[in-house]
Amino acid sequence: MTTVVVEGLSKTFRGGKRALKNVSVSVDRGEMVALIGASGSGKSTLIRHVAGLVQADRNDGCKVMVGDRFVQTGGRLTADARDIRRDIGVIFQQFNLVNRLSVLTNVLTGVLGRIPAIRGTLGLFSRDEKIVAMQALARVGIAETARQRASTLSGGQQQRAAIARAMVQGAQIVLADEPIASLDPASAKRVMEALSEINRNDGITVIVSLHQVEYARRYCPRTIALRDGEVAFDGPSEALTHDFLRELYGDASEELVLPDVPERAPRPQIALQPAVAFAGA
Ligand SMILES: Nc1ncnc2c1ncn2[C@@H]1O[C@H](COP(=O)(O)OP(=O)(O)OP(=O)(O)O)[C@@H](O)[C@H]1O
Repeated sequence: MTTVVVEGLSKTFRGGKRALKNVSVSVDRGEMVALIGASGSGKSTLIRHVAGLVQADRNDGCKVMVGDRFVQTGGRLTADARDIRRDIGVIFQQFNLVNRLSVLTNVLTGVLGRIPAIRGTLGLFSRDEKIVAMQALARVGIAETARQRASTLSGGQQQRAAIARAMVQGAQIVLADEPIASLDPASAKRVMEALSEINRNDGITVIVSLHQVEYARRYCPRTIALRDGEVAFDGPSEALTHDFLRELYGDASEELVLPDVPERAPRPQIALQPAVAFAGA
């Protein structure tokens, strides 16, 4: 079953920058998909459209669906968008948590969309909700930090707390926008493992934008690559080759390419072309 459908999505920012050009992709429920591309290729913009945080260019053919509901159509957010956002956990590169609150309270904010506003405002979380939040923290390996202020966590721990919050939220889909961009390799690995774990064990669909191609290959069976606002590749991550990545990243490619990426692999099954086939469309 398809979880995310994007069709004919174009985005032109004020000032005339065309960040996305007629992008169409779809992601099936339970997939873990990497979104890669050079800086400025449109990864964040695409994620923000799926999350309903940005409106596309006005165009009747444009639609963004999550589950079986429209987040936006024709460049306008739908009345459902707000409701749909409850099913989406969004994790950014940083600033995911409220620094002055405890880690546990941050994780508990995941339930805010589902409890009476007054309880949320007063921070009156039930014992069961706290247990669920503690279990989520344990699953991402940072239960011992529950009482600490969020500001005292390392970057990687903060990202894992944000993943725990998405779990408590009951998110069906997690959109992670460069969650490991500023982390050391050990922390990055733990964050990717936490995302992978909720994907495998809870069936949560994960779309994660990454600068580090090696993590896409290691954790995500499928990769979508953007180049200058267009889909340049959509296929198995193992089909990514040095040649393609060099072309995709230009001058920055040497830092990004994994040593174990084949110099010249068999041609990807779906790939390296402006018009791309979409799995599950
Ligand atoms: N609010 C905005 N106003 C104007 N231009 C924007 C805005 N947001 C993004 N852009 C431009 O749109 C293009 C795509 O940006 P986006 O952030 O989606 O790229 P990205 O692939 O996520 O890049 P990075 O990897 O550096 O985060 C860039 O040229 C960027 O400068």
